[in-house]
Amino acid sequence: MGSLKNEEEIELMGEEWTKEAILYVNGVRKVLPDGLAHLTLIEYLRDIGLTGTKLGCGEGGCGACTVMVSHYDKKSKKCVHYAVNACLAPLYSVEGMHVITVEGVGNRKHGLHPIQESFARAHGSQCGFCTPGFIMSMYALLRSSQTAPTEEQIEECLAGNLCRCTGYRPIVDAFRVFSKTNDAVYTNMSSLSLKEGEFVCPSTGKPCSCRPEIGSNVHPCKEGVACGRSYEPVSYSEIDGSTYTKKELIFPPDLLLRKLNPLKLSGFGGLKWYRPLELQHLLELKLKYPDAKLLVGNTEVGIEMRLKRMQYQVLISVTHVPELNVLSVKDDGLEIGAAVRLTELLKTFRKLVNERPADETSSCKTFIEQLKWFAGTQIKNVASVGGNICTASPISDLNPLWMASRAKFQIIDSKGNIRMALAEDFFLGYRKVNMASDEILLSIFLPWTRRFEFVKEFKQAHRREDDIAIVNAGMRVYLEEKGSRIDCFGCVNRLWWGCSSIYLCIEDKRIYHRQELDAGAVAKCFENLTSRYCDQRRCSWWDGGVSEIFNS
Ligand SMILES: NC(=O)c1ccc[n+]([C@@H]2O[C@H](COP(=O)([O-])OP(=O)(O)OC[C@H]3O[C@@H](n4cnc5c(N)ncnc54)[C@H](O)[C@@H]3O)[C@@H](O)[C@H]2O)c1
Ligand SMILES: O=c1[nH]c(=O)c2nc[nH]c2[nH]1
Repeated sequence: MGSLKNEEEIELMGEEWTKEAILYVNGVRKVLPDGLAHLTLIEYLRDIGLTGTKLGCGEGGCGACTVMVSHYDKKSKKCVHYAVNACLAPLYSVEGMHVITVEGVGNRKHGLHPIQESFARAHGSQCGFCTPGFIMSMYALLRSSQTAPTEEQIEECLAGNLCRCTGYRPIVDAFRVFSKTNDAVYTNMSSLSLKEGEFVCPSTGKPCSCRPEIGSNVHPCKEGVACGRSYEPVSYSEIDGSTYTKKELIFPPDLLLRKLNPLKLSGFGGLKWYRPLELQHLLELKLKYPDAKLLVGNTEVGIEMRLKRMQYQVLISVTHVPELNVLSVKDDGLEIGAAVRLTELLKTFRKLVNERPADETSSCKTFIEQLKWFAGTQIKNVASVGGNICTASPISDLNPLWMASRAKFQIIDSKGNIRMALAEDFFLGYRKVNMASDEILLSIFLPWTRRFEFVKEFKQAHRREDDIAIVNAGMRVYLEEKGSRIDCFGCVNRLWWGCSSIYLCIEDKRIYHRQELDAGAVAKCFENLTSRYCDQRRCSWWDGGVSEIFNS
């Protein structure tokens, strides 16, 4: 009976699945035993005594659990560093990577890291619960930047960190020390338009009217009076890193040389965890386990499992499958692998907007704008394009944009057959998509916009950043000689998806004659649409009917 293979052997065919998992934490090599697939990274870190990383909301919204993850990217041949929420990252998702926690950055015994020192001096910490998360977000930004970041980049990197006592001003002030400075303030006084009686205050570095008394070398600002300050301003120049005696942790050379292996691990309650490295093996697994849950960032599944108590028996992490990670610029558009992370997508869009003719990138611009409000940096660093599409959540910020942009989805079944679906035909209802259980989303094709075609986003939420939309929309205007066309897709809570039609399509509605067209006119048109949309929402949620708004 030697030729008969048991289930386990069949599963192992073709690929050398292994249970050998390792991880570096703050420069120390850790072997991860089998049986921990149910654990998140934060649970593991705190279990091994690294309690600096805090568990706040547990759903990627507050940033108290932020750590930095580094891995070697074979494509770019570089180490990449990024902030992640340890509360959502499954432990095995960081296999073969280096995790740096706040303990690995600096401490009072070995010296505070300049980021920590500046934070303390600027009074950025009160209860201290959120502090490690802020430090790690800033640390990840600095480690991943080739040049000093701009103030805008610093604020962007902190969008996923919440503080409930200090307020953000001292925190931003503390981190501004590390940003690009306007040298003119210090070197070229004449470039400052100083009013009479004003000069550059040595304490604040800004124009002010305070001056030391003649014969006194105590500057009034130092005493906290002249600039209306009630505390001694931070003397940034004192933060020169000289008290930091610890060596900055490098990327472990061991990981540079290490060959990645496909993983087959397990967890509590019989949970199976796979990390295939090839598409073929992913498809085989999907054939064997049609109900298996695919994972990329785990920012949705993690919440389902922990907060909604949903149980999955088989999890397949698809982060390392090359076909799902393509980002390929074609003549007619951009091909985006389903596992491409949103930060990566954002970078690509920014590059394309600079390089390609403006006519072609209206969709790219609108995605850039919407991604600003999508989530904090930690989430965008791990959340995938495909994960957002396949969740098919009615509040998705991006799905209305895929529809408005005429995107097409490439779907592959477990036998390798590929089909295309238009984004607008893919979403069937509340968290329902046009995909069979043996199918997965392979990639997304985003066509370039045509001349006289404009795509625009809309999102209304309780707060601007990092919040779920109450109303969202993706709109497209295409201006033609014979008559212009507006298509609008979106949702209003669940109601939108509960409607028989999930989109509004107003054909042949003339908005402007072509000869009247200019960018301002189109912008005005969008502005009208969105402001009327908001007004309607304020008067009555839905009763008026969105179609009425557009038909009026
Ligand atoms: N937690 C937050 O703060 C936050 C904020 C914004 C967005 N999000 C989430 O980001 C998610 C996207 O990122 P993610 O990568 O973390 O999702 P994920 O790993 O949690 O997967 C989400 C869903 O998509 C499915 N999926 C993923 N890739 C697939 C593929 N190629 N084919 C078929 N199904 C696939 C998964 O099985 C799962 O059902 C969105 O769903 C959204 O809800 C979370
Ligand atoms: O598209 C999305 N946008 C969001 O802000 C969000 N939050 C959770 N899940 C989300 N999905």
